[in-house]
Amino acid sequence: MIVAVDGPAASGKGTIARALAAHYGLPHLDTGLLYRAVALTLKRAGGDPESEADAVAATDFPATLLTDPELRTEATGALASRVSAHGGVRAALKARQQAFAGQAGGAVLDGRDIGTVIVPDADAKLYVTASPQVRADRRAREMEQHGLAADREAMIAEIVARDARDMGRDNAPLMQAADADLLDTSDLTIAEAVQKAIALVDARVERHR
Ligand SMILES: Nc1ncnc2c1ncn2[C@@H]1O[C@H](COP(=O)(O)OP(=O)(O)OP(=O)(O)O)[C@@H](O)[C@H]1O
Ligand SMILES: Nc1ccn([C@@H]2O[C@H](COP(=O)(O)O)[C@@H](O)[C@H]2O)c(=O)n1
Repeated sequence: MIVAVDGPAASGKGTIARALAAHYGLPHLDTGLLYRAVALTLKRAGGDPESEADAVAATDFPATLLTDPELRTEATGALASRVSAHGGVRAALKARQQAFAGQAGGAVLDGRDIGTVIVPDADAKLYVTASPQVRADRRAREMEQHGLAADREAMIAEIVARDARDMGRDNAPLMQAADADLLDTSDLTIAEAVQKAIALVDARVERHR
């Protein structure tokens, strides 16, 4: 079974995707990490994020980079959102994601274009969202837990700007696939969101039987 989980930043899609993978015994790929790795490689090489050639050159990163803690910073996420707008970058990362999705038994992938571009024939698709205020709050709490100061107003502005870039780009913009189930987690605890996600996937698979 292939499950596609898409949605905006800090909506909870990674948390849900990991829980679905554990529940169904499937491998999980956080595809945002790939775009973050491109961003970090480009930054360390002194490249220009607006240059498609520089960004495409940065797609040739070593697998070991995927565990670098700098991938998880807000700055890397924001830079990832700029390099991911280049069609050449998306094309370079596509085969890797599709190979992961195509492994025997299936997989759970989360990102921005999993249900629309990477695996349009996925067995189940979720579009996970939450209000910008809730997402900024979650991000701020996450930072505080890591001992970092968090400015909630700045966080909301960053989330709104990231949404606009990810939803407004020409190449594979973030959008809900026509056949994806919407899951708004604004008023849900993690346990409630996971429970709903499992129910939606089960119902979708049951309908396909
Ligand atoms: N329903 C929820 N209620 C409260 N906190 C949540 C909920 N879902 C996720 N979180 C928390 O919000 C933060 C962001 O969640 P998560 O990393 O899953 O989002 P994401 O959409 O994968 O983010 P990104 O794509 O930007 O990496 C985490 O600290 C997570 O524990
Ligand atoms: N399938 C994807 C996944 C991510 N992106 C871009 O990367 C940025 C960082 O992603 P996170 O999920 O780690 O926050 C994101 O803002 C997108 O621009 C993408 O384009 N496609």
